[in-house]
Amino acid sequence: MSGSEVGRVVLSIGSLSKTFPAQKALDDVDLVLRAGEVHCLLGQNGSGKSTLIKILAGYHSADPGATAVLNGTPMALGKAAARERSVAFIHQDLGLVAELDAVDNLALGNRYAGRWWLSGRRERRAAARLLAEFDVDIEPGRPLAAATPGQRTMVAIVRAVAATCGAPALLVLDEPTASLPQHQVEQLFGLLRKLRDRGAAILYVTHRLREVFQLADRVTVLRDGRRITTRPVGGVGGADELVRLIIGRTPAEFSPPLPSPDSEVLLSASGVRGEQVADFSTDIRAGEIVGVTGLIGSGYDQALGLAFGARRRDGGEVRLEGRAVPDGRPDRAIAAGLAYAPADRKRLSTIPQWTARENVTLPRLPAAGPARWLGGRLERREVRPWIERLDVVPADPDRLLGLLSGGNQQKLVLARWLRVDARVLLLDEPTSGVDAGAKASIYDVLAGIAARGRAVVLSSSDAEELCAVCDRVLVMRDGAVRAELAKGELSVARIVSETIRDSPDDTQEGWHS
Ligand SMILES: Nc1ncnc2c1ncn2[C@@H]1O[C@H](COP(=O)(O)OP(=O)(O)OP(=O)(O)O)[C@@H](O)[C@H]1O
Repeated sequence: MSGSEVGRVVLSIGSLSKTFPAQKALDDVDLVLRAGEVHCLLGQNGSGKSTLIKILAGYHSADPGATAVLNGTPMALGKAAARERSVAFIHQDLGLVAELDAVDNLALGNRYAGRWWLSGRRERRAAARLLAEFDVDIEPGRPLAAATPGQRTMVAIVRAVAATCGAPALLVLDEPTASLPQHQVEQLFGLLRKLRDRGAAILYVTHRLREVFQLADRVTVLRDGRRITTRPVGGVGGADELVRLIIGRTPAEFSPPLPSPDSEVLLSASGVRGEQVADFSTDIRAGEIVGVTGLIGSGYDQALGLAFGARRRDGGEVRLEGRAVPDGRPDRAIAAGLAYAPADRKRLSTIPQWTARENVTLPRLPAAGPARWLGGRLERREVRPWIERLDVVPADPDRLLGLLSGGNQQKLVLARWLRVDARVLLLDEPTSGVDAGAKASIYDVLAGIAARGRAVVLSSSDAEELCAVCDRVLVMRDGAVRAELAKGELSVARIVSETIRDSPDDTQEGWHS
């Protein structure tokens, strides 16, 4: 890109507001995106980021009065950008087909977009050229099911770029790294930098503040639907200042838990196997917070579900305080004092048509009797402190869960399991999609649980999180625990290197559903 183009205004939005029936999600927001910049859009859960993107994508309409100019031409917000061939969106659901290879996935949606997609052979050549051009190291003819999550994200980006005939003016990404391990994040950043250097404006939504300093040129912070600031990353003092800008106050200090004493074993897993797990064996002691990590395909994201009995075990034994936890009987596991929150909380365990309070208090429903409305006042009293503690927006226990932002739904379903007083709490990716302020509160709650002599085991792909919160971390490779890092040995670099060590081939990782 020629120097003169850098900084050219690609998209300028003015006076953007969005009012939902009971909620103003965006309030008079201005935003200017320039050629050759990665622009991070930051804000707490519910601050309006997705709404802004959905308006750009044409999914929602804006309130009257908003203006938008794309590449010098005025456009109607809410419809036109979606059809603009120069704008590309990467949503969290990448919209790829696992059974098809990279070439066919690239062709999906592009087949009729440009003449060069018309013949099969030329399609293949064009696809291979595109993948090579963006350094996406993937075998074009293999089903994407065999690719890593990072490779799949990159295929989705290349596909979106192809739809703009290879030169997007604007690329919009909604939390693309939410489920990527660290080294694949680096590869993705390489691709994004390449697009930026070619002159694309990149609007990037993330809750991972480290990424802001690694990747962004400028940041815009939304709070309660209003734009709080837009500034160059160099003008932000550091992560602490960014958190202050995002949550509007200094976050409560999170003090890491004390190293666990040599206490009694609460949970003991030996030889647990099933799905991609060949041998999950560990002892978890009272007062501990233990992390489990690895690459997708290593089994780290299935181990806790198997231990709990939510996934079918092929063998092995789990004991809670000496008593066997039977396979496939979540009811017995819960009764014994084990609780488990799966990663895909929204899909697996929420009822969107029920209120926030009903979703949080769900595990106690049978005791409350069949008429769930009877418990309303009690439920509100119980749920309110959690709403405050985890900064759920809007702070209304009677709001239907399905109308809350994704992150706020996550917080509430997590609250459900934090509030049941389990002896051992098993959590898959507890803070995925959760904003920085609430993350600190969740860590605090976990530390409190451990301090009461309970234990927490969490699986996470976020090495920073593991360092911040865990007493020790188990690293899984090829279906078994291959390394155990004690508190003093925990660092992002160490976790990443243990995670990828001896990994036979990146492409062996399975499809992440
Ligand atoms: N369809 C809807 N109806 C009513 N309210 C909505 C709707 N969609 C979003 N909201 C509300 O608008 C506000 C902004 O939500 P939005 O999804 O934009 O937040 P976000 O910043 O993307 O949050 P997250 O980080 O959790 O994804 C929230 O308070 C949410 O409850």
